[in-house]
Amino acid sequence: MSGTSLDGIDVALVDFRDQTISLIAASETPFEPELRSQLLHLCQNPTVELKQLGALSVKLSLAYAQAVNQLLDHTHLEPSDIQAIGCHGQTIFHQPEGAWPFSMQLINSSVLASQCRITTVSDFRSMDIALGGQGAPLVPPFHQQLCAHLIAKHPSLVLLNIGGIANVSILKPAPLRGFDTGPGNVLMDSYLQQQNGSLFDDGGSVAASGAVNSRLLARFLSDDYFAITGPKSTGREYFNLQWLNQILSHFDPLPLEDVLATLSLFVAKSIAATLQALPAGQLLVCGGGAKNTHLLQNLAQQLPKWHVDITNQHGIDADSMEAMAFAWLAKQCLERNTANDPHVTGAKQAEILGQITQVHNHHPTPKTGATQ
Ligand SMILES: Nc1ncnc2c1ncn2[C@@H]1O[C@H](COP(=O)(O)OP(=O)(O)OP(=O)(O)O)[C@@H](O)[C@H]1O
Ligand SMILES: CC(=O)N[C@H]1[C@@H]2OC[C@@H](O2)[C@@H](O)[C@@H]1O[C@H](C)C(=O)O
Repeated sequence: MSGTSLDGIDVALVDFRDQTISLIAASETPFEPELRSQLLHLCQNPTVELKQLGALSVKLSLAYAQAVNQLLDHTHLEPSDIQAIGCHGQTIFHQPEGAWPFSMQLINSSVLASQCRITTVSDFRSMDIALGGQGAPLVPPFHQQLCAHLIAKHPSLVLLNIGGIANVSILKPAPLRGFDTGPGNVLMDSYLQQQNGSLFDDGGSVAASGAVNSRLLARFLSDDYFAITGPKSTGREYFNLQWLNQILSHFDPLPLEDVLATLSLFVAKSIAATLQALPAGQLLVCGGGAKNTHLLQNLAQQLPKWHVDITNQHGIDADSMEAMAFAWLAKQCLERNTANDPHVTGAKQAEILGQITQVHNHHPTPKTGATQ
């Protein structure tokens, strides 16, 4: 998995035997700075040259392959021990609505499959979009299986991923729902990078040292995206530096700390607003934003009656959740099971998701699944 934050590649080695979902090993490999800046440039300039697009998909896929092969080395496993790689690819443009809906994840699955000698499943979003869905989020049915044992314990059970974009899976009350609540870290990361070159606000300490500007906060929250009820999804194409700077241009210059403090509360409020109609229950947080202490404090304050925990407190690695989900999605594809939930994405029907790329002499045995 490599997500909208563009921070790097998460690999999870997952065992699905005996009806369980067990994380055997995981790794996080930061992108080389040059690859990261090329990917970021592509996301920000979707009219890029075809030659660059093709070359970058190969370069990225070689980085994916290296990350997988390193994890196999560490775990002393052979390609033949692995049933499949499920690889999301890098979202470079997500446009699930309009005349020509599509979501493009950069990957050259042949490069990845041939470099690893492992069957690779990719392109998980296109079928859902072809059926009128958002193509995202895809993780809710996986969250439902992974957290089945927790569902009976609470009046509400919600999983929250705070990556570049934040998304929720409402596992209880039924039916299963899920959508992107709006920006997660993307605006805080981008603004900080623009202002002082840091990649992210470690622990949320910069935001914690600032003062919230309530007029700016109200302006952020007035964006039309927050009035839409699900199914809905969003991305960097919409919530980006341009969006933020356009709003800031209507304000007198503010200290960096105050902008960060206001963005942090904005993210917390935009998430909490989507849960207000539910009975108070358990909120489980995963994704890199789970390490932002200040953001989590804001969130807990917005949801005073809820138990807000990080998934690790319930035995689920917050950093590997999305990568595990793509192992599960690959398994669903290979077993010819449907994987999207029409209640979540808005697709006309549930379907089999993903494209399979096979290599000669690789006979998948139903042992383990690896993903990135
Ligand atoms: N120690 C930390 N303190 C604060 N924030 C952190 C910390 N570590 C990671 N983050 C945030 O988490 C982000 C990465 O999160 P994650 O890897 O879950 O995102 P992603 O998977 O790329 O995004 P998405 O889920 O939208 O696809 C970083 O860009 C940063 O903003
Ligand atoms: C288009 C796209 O890449 N969407 C991502 C993004 O990152 C978080 C959020 O926005 C989520 O909707 C989705 O990823 C997860 C893995 C999903 O599909 O469930």
